[in-house]
Amino acid sequence: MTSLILASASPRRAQLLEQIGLTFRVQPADINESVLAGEPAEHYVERLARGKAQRVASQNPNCLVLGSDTSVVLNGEVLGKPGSEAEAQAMLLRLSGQTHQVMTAVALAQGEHCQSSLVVTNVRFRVLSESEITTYVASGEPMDKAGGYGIQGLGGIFVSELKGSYSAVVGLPLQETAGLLAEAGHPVWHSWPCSKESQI
Ligand SMILES: Cc1cn([C@H]2C[C@H](O)[C@@H](COP(=O)(O)OP(=O)(O)OP(=O)(O)O)O2)c(=O)[nH]c1=O
Repeated sequence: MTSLILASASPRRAQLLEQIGLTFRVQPADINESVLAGEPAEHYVERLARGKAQRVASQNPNCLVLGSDTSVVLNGEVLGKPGSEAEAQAMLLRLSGQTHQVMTAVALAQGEHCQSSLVVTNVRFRVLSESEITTYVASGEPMDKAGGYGIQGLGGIFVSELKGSYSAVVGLPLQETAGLLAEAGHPVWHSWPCSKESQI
């Protein structure tokens, strides 16, 4: 089977791929992540996922390459990873008591070909106090995460409702990823052992 590369520096994405039994190597993609003037969030997220996959595919023409992007979107505005603790504090204050969208796109590239899928999940935060936001920011958890929180970590206690894909919020929508891989002739169950029972 064609070898698989994950074009990402995100440890969460690697963990999610490992969770479904895939064998792959990691080669992060270095691309410009600026939002274009007037660009809709959906377009931005899918463009970045495709850009990451295509950059690494161009360097590895015989491999399948997965790229992904996750952004938090509040009232149409893209909130990326906070650049400072003050920015993280301000982002979390804006998310407090509100519903936002987590948009994650996954792209699979090989040679010149690229297929992608966008997943939008609605996440509601309960009202957060300024002091708990300060304590949370001091934990360091928000700094490498879109919107300044991690649902899989301490940030999970802020979430009062979720409609959509949990794995997409963490960084990689597993159902859509498996679907793209199957279409490309790389079904995930090929790498599964006969019995996974003993490992769960
Ligand atoms: C909302 C949310 C995001 N995140 C993470 C997933 C992504 O790693 C990160 C969003 O930034 P991305 O730019 O999508 O990814 P990245 O810079 O970490 O890695 P790469 O571009 O090399 O693939 O935020 C969580 O871990 N938990 C969450 O609840």
